[in-house]
Amino acid sequence: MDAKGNGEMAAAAAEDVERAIAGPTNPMVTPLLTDLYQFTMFYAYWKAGKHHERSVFDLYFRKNPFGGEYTVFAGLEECIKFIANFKMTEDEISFIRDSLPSSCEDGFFDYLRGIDCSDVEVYAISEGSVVFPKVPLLRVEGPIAVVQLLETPFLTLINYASLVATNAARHRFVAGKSKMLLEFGLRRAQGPDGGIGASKYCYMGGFDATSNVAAGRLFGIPLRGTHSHAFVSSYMSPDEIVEKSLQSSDGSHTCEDFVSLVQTWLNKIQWSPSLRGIFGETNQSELAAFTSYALAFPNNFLALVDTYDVVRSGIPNFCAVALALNDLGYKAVGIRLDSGDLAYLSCEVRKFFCAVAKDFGVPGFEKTGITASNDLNEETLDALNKQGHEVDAYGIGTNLVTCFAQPALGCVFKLVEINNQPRIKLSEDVSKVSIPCKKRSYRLYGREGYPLVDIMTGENEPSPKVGERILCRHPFNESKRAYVVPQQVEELMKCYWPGSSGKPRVELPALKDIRDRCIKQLEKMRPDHMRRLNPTPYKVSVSAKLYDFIHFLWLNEAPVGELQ
Ligand SMILES: Nc1ncnc2c1ncn2[C@@H]1O[C@H](COP(=O)(O)OP(=O)(O)OP(=O)(O)O)[C@@H](O)[C@H]1O
Ligand SMILES: O=P(O)(O)OC[C@H]1O[C@H](OP(=O)(O)OP(=O)(O)O)[C@H](O)[C@@H]1O
Ligand SMILES: O=C(O)c1cccnc1
Ligand SMILES: [Mg+2]
Repeated sequence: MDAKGNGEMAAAAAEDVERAIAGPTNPMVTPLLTDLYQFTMFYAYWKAGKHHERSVFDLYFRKNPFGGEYTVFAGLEECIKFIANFKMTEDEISFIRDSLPSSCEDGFFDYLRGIDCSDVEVYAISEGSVVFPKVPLLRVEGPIAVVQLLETPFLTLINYASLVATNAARHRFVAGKSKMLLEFGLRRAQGPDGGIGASKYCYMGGFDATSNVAAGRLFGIPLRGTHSHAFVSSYMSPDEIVEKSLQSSDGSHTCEDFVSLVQTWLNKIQWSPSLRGIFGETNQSELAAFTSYALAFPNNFLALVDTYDVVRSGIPNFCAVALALNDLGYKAVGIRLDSGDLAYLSCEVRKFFCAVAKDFGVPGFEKTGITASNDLNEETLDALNKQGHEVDAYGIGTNLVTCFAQPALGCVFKLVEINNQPRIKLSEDVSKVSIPCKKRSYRLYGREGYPLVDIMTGENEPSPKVGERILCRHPFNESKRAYVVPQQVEELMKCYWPGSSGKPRVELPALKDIRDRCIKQLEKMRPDHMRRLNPTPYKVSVSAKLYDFIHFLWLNEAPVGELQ
């Protein structure tokens, strides 16, 4: 019989669960992925016997990116995976020993050997939530020295993730719900981690699929792709195609010469009533490439049509192949445009498809898919919408994944309490003054179901109640305040890592569920917060009690100047 008591068994079970959390996606995310000063401060804390002091840090940003008024919170799962597996190896410890001054005592390095995050608590807003400036995304509590080591990796895991997820959400907002959004950025991303991160967080922010195969495998993101110009220009003529037979979709018969069938259709299109005179000789190497691709993927035929001339070559060639496939019971997926005026060309292409559908009696052909790519961003999507277009799907790379419009989100990690004493960081710039105390935050919803305001309170204040009026104050501007009678109250931070507190831990959701939450939350926002031009700022506030305390502490900490 096992001699362990119930408590011990529960503790062991809890430990097993914690151990079961896999490490971060990127193996470079180790305890050394931090700034040197976190280790020098650690040593100084240790030397002073202060390293155990219980601290509370808030992770938050000060301004929404891309000139917008909302941000999508992303990167939490990777943070939890990091701390769940936080342990320094002998190699890492000896590297730190070599990197610190030789005067550092041996006992410190022995101490490092024992550290982990079992005494750290992390409270966080759910990943994929819409979030706003100043409201803590994470509250991290624990021994000050260890928690400080987490500052840099947490920021590096959250800043880009949230930035690119927000960028994706903004592209989705402009493109509209019905369009297919494909992330094509791997080749242009800031290195492999940037590429993998972009694929994960663009999906979270509302993209439908990625071209990044590794991301598909790691995260189960749907994979999509077309083909490149190189594939088209690699062919010289249809004579190159040796294996010309194609079995019909239902397996009932085989077309022995698919290449000739395509040629026959090209002639028919050329002389059809609606298309006569639109094009003459099309490019034969392009026709060969399309035919060959269709033979390889009769069920997934999608052709890049802009290598030579979209209207005079790419589209007629595509239609010839698509109609030949149609004879055999296959339905072509569509085309991709990668240059030129995408609004104009997409409309011309649609007209061509409609003419084919009508002239040859192929119902549904007019709906053949049109994908557009080439340096797209929010502005070009917006311009296309204004001009009118026929694009069904967008492939977006460079501007999306590099976050070209704004390269960084300024999340920070600030001490708000130590040994139960609230701390404040002052600044000449009011927006940089930190909000002290261990806090709780709530989202208050109004009568129409929209979120009205986020409010931070002291940790022990009673929570706002549905139907009860509460005063919401701007944290720093005395004249800005409002009463709110919430119709719904949502507490924002949940316990994602209980440390030794014994609190229940919220499970990490699947990426698809985080994405669903994100899409749902974005849809729930009042439209004026979401618009691209001069959006209305969402209100972020503090309770009256917290307001008074912030200003009391501010006066206490700020030295009084002396005029001479
Ligand atoms: N209708 C449109 N309105 C606004 N912007 C557009 C429209 N169509 C395309 N664009 C954008 O205009 C830019 C055109 O790119 P660029 O001037 O390099 O020409 P291109 O079409 O790529 O030519 P090529 O590839 O043949 O050199 C791209 O950023 C594209 O997204
Ligand atoms: O334009 P982005 O938004 O970055 O999207 C990805 C681009 O990458 C591919 O070609 P690539 O740019 O490598 O070559 P190309 O410009 O000559 O087509 C593709 O054809 C897209 O144009
Ligand atoms: O599949 C595509 O069409 C693709 C993939 C990556 C970059 N550009 C295009
Ligand atoms: Mg390009």
